[in-house]
Amino acid sequence: MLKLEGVAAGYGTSQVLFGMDFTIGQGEVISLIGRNGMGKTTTVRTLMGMLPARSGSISLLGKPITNLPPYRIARMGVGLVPEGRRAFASLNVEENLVATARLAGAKSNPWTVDRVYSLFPRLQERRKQSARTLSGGEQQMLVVGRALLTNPQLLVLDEATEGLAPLIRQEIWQCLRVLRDSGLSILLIDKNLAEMTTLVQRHHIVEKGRVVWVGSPDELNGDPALRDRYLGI
Ligand SMILES: Nc1ncnc2c1ncn2[C@@H]1O[C@H](COP(=O)(O)OP(=O)(O)OP(=O)(O)O)[C@@H](O)[C@H]1O
Repeated sequence: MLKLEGVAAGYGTSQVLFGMDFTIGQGEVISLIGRNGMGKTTTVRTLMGMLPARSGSISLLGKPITNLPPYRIARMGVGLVPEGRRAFASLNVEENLVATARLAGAKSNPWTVDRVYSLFPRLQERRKQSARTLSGGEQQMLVVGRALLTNPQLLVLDEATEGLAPLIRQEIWQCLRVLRDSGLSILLIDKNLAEMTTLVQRHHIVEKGRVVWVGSPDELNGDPALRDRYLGI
């Protein structure tokens, strides 16, 4: 589904990624975890075409996407829920959803606004409300719904639950489980390891711009020294 090989990238003279390598199989949910500033968001920006890869290669469903413009990568099937909630504040809920909706060719059971409402009933209740009046959790549901309406093959969530109350986080996790069970591939960047345990197949620890450890949530849970060394917990 997605493959990064030896990807290097950075900002100006500062290099941040030093050979990022990982793959996501069809229908898999994987994570990038690690301390702040290790290059997780930079990896997302590079794979989305928002930051140039200086070397290495990225492919999606077997096709090279390295350094394609972001709109083409999005159209090829990558839906992004970026860091920081970015709903269109001046639009209401339904307008936000309709703004990015795109019918997915021959895909069976494509995402529609109604299907998003059945995943997030609160959004339906608030459909005429302007996005700026929503709670943080509702805004995040809106941004996830918007990404789904691009009918992605791969959903990328960068700190989607950051700053949300535990109960709302649980709701988002539950929705991600539903999406996983529907066969969607998901790349998660998050800090809530305990909550990711039943969602993620493989964790990837990122340290100084590369993946230094890959393993299952159980392996990570059973290795306090590893968590202490790379995650500081
Ligand atoms: N726009 C930018 N210009 C210059 N340097 C940047 C920029 N964005 C990020 N960096 C630097 O790149 C490094 C990696 O940042 P990145 O955001 O990828 O880390 P991260 O692992 O996602 O951590 P966090 O959880 O803090 O977002 C950091 O040292 C950061 O200061």
